[in-house]
Amino acid sequence: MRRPERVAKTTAKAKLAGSIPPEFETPKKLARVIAGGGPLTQRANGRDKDKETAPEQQKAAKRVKQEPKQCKPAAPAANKAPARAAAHRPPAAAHQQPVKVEKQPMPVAEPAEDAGEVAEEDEENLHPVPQKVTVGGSPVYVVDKRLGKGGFGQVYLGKRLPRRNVPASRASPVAIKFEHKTSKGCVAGGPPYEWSVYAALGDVYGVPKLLYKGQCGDFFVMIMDLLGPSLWDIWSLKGQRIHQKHAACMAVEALSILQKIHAKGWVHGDVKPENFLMGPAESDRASRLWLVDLGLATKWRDRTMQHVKYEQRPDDFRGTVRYASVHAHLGRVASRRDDLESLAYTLIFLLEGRLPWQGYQGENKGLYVCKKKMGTSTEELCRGLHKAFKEFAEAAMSLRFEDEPRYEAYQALFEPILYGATSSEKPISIDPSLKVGQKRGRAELDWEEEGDGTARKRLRQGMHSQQWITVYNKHVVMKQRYHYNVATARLDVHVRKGLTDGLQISSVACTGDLWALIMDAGSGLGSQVYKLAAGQFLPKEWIMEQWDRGFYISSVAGSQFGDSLTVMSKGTRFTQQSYKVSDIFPFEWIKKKWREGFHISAMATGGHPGRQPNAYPQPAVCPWQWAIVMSRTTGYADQVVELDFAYPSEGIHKRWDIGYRITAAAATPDQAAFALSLPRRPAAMDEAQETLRTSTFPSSHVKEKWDKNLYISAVAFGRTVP
Ligand SMILES: Nc1ncnc2c1ncn2[C@@H]1O[C@H](COP(=O)(O)OP(=O)(O)OP(=O)(O)O)[C@@H](O)[C@H]1O
Repeated sequence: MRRPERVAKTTAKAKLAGSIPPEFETPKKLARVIAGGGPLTQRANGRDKDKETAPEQQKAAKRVKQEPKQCKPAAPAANKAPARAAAHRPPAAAHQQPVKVEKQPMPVAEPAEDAGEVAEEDEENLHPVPQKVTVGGSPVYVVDKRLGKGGFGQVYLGKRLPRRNVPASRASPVAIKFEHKTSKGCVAGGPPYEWSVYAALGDVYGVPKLLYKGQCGDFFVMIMDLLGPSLWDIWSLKGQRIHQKHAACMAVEALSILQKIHAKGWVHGDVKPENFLMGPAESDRASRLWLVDLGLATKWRDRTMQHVKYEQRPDDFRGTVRYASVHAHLGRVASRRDDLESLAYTLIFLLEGRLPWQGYQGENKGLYVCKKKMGTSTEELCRGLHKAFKEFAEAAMSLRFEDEPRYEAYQALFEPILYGATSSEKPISIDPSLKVGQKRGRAELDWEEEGDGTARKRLRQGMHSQQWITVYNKHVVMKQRYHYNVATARLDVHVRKGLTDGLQISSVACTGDLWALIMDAGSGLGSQVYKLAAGQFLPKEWIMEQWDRGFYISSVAGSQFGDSLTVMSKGTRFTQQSYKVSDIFPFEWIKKKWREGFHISAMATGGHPGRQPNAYPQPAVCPWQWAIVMSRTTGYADQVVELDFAYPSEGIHKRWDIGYRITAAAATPDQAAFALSLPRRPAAMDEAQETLRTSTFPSSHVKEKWDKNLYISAVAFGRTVP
């Protein structure tokens, strides 16, 4: 089946970066990361399958939050919130280290997976809070019992110091949040980042009022409205499940609060049951809902009222793994859609008692959770629940980066649940301006239409779809030839014939253990060598030998059994090369090489010999490997990576619009990765680029593309949307 995709615009201008010195240095460490340059050879044995020839003269990036342990219901002791994150571990592995300096002062993303109660107690003993506090002209407050603790701060009940003539009972108690000056929430020893967000959002409906702030000894102190139990506490006390009417109330009110926060230009960034608090018990605000913890909030709109720019840093995760949106897992800049996806997970968690991705542990927890989120259909996620929850989840997950959520329409989905509900069935008071539950509203969402008239739902169908992804670039008329479903034994026959005909290998790919080979006369490459290495991904010694002889890796592919096909060429523009093989997409290493002036010049995926690459759900040990080849002097001024669990990705279209073009692609059954590059000289890049995804190799489509002077520039087989 053919799925035409969008053609990239042709007007983009490249922004030029400083030139990279064409030095050739000998690498110091050779742990699968090597440099170098040698002759042709290679064997293979051999039978053809398919082959076509174009007519010769044819027209041409924290914070990671701890999740409360679900097995233990909250202690019945009054005001003791459930244990939350305490210990923040330093980055465990090099690939997880935070890299770039933030544009605005914000806490740094950091992994903190298995925080424990011991660390929580340590923190309390390590930095005991003062017994009395006065900051910013506030009255003196006596610090009473602890109400809660997060990864950054500790919150205590504050009672006003009794004064002569004023009975203590008349002074309202407050909540006092202490953040030690060494806390990760404090920017360079200065006040917590959260303060600046409170300053911007202080008056917003559903956000607690900040009464006073200031420094007291080594602590930054915020004195704010005292609130009551969190939705997590309520869920725990109600037997770890809540009623649908209750959840519908929460949904409507939470949407109202998020709408108001978003209207101020902010995204909350950490929507979860622990951050929704009710008013204090037995007060007139007891049934109101509030959203606390603004420490991860970011702006979705800049000062000029423009939406912030789309960006993806695959290793920059902020939030709480259990409730984070898939976009947050993938390191995409936060936008309004992320809060809504997290709200959908929050509601489903409160109703069902758990989410399907709970229980993963270990270094790649985030990756597995994200894969599971992508692989779980909304049908499965909301089975047995009122359809409003599924429809809301679908709507949230279908939002694009800049889309304005349709809050009122989502609220209306919950109307049928609340219609006629008694006040005891609606334990959360709803924004009076909403009139929810008083009259029946629209229960169906009107979906916007795509250009082809289909509803713009981006459903997670929970099924695997693997397809051929082919990328086409405009090129002057040239001869191009492709072979696919080529058995290892037949590869050499094709390569030799192509070389005899004056063609060079320009791309390679693999599906299962059958190879695809693209050869053409337009690559500008000199002599070539290739190696088919059985059970080796990649053949390190051979690559080093060829580097010594002046060859550079020009294309690479891997089979599901860990065999690899590496093509090395002379006549490339490269002056230095490195490669890395890794179980997870090695974004940290890529960023390091970018800083050294390298760019991705080839990518491949391959199975681990002996593992079952197509097993699903996938085992704890990753069955797939990535091979990333990076080179110096590629002619690119800039490069970005788009990594997704579903292709086509919105990010690719956004990058096309500003002049980037896909220059390398690779995919596993779960993820597709694309390197998009901005040419140093705009004219050097073919102007037009198109992509196709097809369930079989697109042999007939290729000929149509050739008729339009579009030639295959990259090919991969793997994850796409169905
Ligand atoms: N205004 C308040 N009134 C009563 N309790 C509060 C208030 N604010 C916070 N709490 C309690 O303290 C806990 C920690 O607060 P908060 O989430 O602001 O801290 P944090 O260190 O930023 O946490 P996190 O690690 O989630 O970012 C909350 O979950 C809640 O139980």
